[in-house]
Amino acid sequence: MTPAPLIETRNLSFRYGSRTILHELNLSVPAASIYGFLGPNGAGKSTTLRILLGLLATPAGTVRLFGHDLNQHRLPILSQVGALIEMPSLYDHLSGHDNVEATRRLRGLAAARTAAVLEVVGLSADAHRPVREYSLGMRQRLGLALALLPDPQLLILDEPTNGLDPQGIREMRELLLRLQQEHDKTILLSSHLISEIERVATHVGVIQQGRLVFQGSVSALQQRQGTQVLIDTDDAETCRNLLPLDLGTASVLSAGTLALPYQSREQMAYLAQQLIGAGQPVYALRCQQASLEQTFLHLTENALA
Ligand SMILES: Nc1ncnc2c1ncn2[C@@H]1O[C@H](COP(=O)(O)OP(=O)(O)OP(=O)(O)O)[C@@H](O)[C@H]1O
Repeated sequence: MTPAPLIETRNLSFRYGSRTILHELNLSVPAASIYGFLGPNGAGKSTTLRILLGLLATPAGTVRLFGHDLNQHRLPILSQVGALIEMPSLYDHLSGHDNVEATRRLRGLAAARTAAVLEVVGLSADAHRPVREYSLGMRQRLGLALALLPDPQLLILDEPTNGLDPQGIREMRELLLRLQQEHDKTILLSSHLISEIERVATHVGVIQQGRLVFQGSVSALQQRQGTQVLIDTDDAETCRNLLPLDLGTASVLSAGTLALPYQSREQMAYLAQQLIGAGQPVYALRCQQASLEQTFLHLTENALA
């Protein structure tokens, strides 16, 4: 039997005033997964995460965490969830250690937790430096240490790599993998960049204008787009407008490269014929497996149409 998802929403909708922000979302986050919740800015990621954390008023639809209805079992559920949803609020003049210690005492947790969470997030060596000397990546990891204090089963992180440099992104990625693999955490994290999560996520949900346009494993996302035909030409935008629609939806990859879903050899011959017939040069016509990035862009562009 497949274990119940750790997070499950059914027909989750949400409005701000008369504006519908979320449209009947059916999210399913498997236990022990790293679920990348992806979508362009304004798609509704933060709103969804806030609902899952009980921070926004009861929406339409149901939200179940650990198999229980969030509205009916709010406190026991939320005691099992650690979150990082904005820049963590830290005392800059205190050390990393003292920041964690202050929160630990406030929550009445065991003294050993402070050193334990600093170790997990890789800040033991810098624990006694004042936080004002920390890089953005270190601050994010300290925020994560605070979220880990009660040893929650589930972590909900809103754009944890936003604004980080490549090293900060790599450190956060390694930390998330460790948390999942060595500490058995389930992690739901949002991002607007697939490149930031493709190497950590086991599962992906793609949201566009409040609608879930894809949900499944990373490999299912990879396979979704399948093979593409790439055309090298002078002006990809002009070529796109010239192509008949029955050849499939073309996307402009760069000023001189156009991509279309591969259909058949005949499609490729027809493509070349159409473009050359319209006076456009065709420097190369090749097939390749679509990248995750292209699949993601294609999904969100199509949903906009
Ligand atoms: N307090 C609010 N009142 C009215 N509309 C809001 C409010 N907060 C967010 N919105 C709108 O809801 C939509 C979804 O916002 P949300 O922050 O959930 O998106 P997001 O996917 O997290 O994007 P971003 O990465 O830009 O934060 C946006 O159109 C936003 O303008």
